[in-house]
Amino acid sequence: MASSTLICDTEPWKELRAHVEDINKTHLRDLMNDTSRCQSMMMEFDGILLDYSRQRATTGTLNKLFSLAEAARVKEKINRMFNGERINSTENRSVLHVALRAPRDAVINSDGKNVVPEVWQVLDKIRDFSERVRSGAWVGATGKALKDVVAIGIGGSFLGPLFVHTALQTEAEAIECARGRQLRFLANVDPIDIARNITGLNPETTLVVVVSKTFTTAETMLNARTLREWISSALGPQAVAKHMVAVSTNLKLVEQFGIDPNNAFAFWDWVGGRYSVCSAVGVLPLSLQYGFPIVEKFLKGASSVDQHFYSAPFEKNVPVLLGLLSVWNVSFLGYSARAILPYSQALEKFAPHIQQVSMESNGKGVSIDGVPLPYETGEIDFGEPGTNGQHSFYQLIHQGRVIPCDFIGVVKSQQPVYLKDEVVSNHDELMSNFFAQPDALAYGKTPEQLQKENVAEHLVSHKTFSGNRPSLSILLPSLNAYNIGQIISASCEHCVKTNMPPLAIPNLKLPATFFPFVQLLAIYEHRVAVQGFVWGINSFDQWGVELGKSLASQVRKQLHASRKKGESVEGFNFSTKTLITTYLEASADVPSDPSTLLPKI
Ligand SMILES: O=P(O)(O)OC[C@H]1O[C@](O)(CO)[C@@H](O)[C@@H]1O
Repeated sequence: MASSTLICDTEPWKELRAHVEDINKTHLRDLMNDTSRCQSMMMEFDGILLDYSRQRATTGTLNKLFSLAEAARVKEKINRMFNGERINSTENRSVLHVALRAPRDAVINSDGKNVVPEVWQVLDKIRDFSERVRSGAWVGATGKALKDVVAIGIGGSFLGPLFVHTALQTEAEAIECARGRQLRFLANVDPIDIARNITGLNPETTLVVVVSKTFTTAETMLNARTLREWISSALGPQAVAKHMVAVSTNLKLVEQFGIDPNNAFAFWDWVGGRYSVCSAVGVLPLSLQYGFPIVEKFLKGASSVDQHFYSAPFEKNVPVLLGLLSVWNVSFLGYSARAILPYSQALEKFAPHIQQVSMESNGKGVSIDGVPLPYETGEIDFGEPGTNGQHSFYQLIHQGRVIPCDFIGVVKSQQPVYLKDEVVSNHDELMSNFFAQPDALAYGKTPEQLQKENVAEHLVSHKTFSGNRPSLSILLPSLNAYNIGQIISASCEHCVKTNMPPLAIPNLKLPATFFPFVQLLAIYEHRVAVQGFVWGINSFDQWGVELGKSLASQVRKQLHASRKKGESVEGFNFSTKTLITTYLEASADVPSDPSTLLPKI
């Protein structure tokens, strides 16, 4: 175990600790009165507007955070990541998800070898395969075209692709491209999830994509064997070759499973599971559903953020700013949670995806050198689309615990609705909430205000809102393919009309169109990395998920022995033994050795 300096022992950390006292003397209400401060805390990137003026921070706080980033050598760590160094030291791997979305002619090395050509080889193979399936050139065992896809995978092999699919589902161009096709995701090993996923599907017209980096994940492999049975019992075992393909880094196990290696789509150990949506993990199922050209736009969107993250100065670097502010909230202000609140139903799967990206990456107890940390890392991420969350957990956020909130809004709805007798369009109604909530949290409501409103004395304390609750707002231009030039010039016109100096727009060469929700995804990926870089941890391993897996395997053996050989439950503590015994006794009427049983739905 090495003993390198922990970030909490550095001067910038100590200065920030002392600075908390200054911040505690100021209410957000007062900070918000300082227009030039607010203006300096708004920035634009690719038509995405970021407003972090409702953070409990001053420009002085930001400067101290930049010094902290310097002490943590964040820039050097970003460079090491982009240079393909093995920064995931506990697994001896480089961390190169940025190579998955790099342009064809880019050069990104891992172990002295440019990995971009390999990436594009797989992308070209996906383009070709998905076009053949979509055009009906590739047919199933009975000669029928495959119009439905079930993607089996869990964790990083599921959440990112599900997020992108959900975001695209109601987008005009994507709707057209997906007409007549279905994409479903089977993740949970719960047989109910299998039943729900195969309901209404015909094996003759279904393609199953098994997605697993390791090809050993228990849940995924049992689900894969179950759908293999579903196909072969309906169409014969030879049908598997036409109806099942795989995405994995472990091509040997793919072949052993019975999937033709020609129908396997590779990725590499330098892609972490939770960072794999831009590999074949996401690109294959999404290309089958929407066509490769749509997915290519999505890769370009992520790539634009990678360039920005790599090259923009920290003061104008969106993931860096967001990451540093999160460190400020967690490590100095003591806020242990973060709410992710998209005001768009299309982004409903964003919080679950970021939950894995953030909590699996930064929920660590030791430094990258194995030194136990005297400070907490990571935060508890959760979220729901507004306004659903408002009618659920916002009460706690307004008057209970302080939880920094990320409000994410969209300028143009994918599905505009306007009823002629209504005051505003449906999207404006939604966005009224998006604009109102951050101020409600920041300003609150004082007893004096309530008294002026003649609120009954006994209710004043109940109706008081302390305010001073931090949030940030991210406004995306749309969730559609859009023209960046138009968006940028529109915002500049606004600056002229309102007499505001134009916001800084990074000088990047950008493709004409792509999807801003993908940029959001890449921004959060890099934000999480910045937090981990500052805390001095390894954000790219996940040893914490292992213990539960090995204990589950002991239980699995016991269930088998008890059901098949009547063995009593041994080797567990009193509580677990009692629970397992009760479960076995109460389910004894379920046949212990039935012939294959598939859902009857
Ligand atoms: O793609 P695989 O190897 O099946 O793993 C699935 C998931 O399991 C984990 O290893 C742990 O839950 C995740 O990091 C990963 O995304």
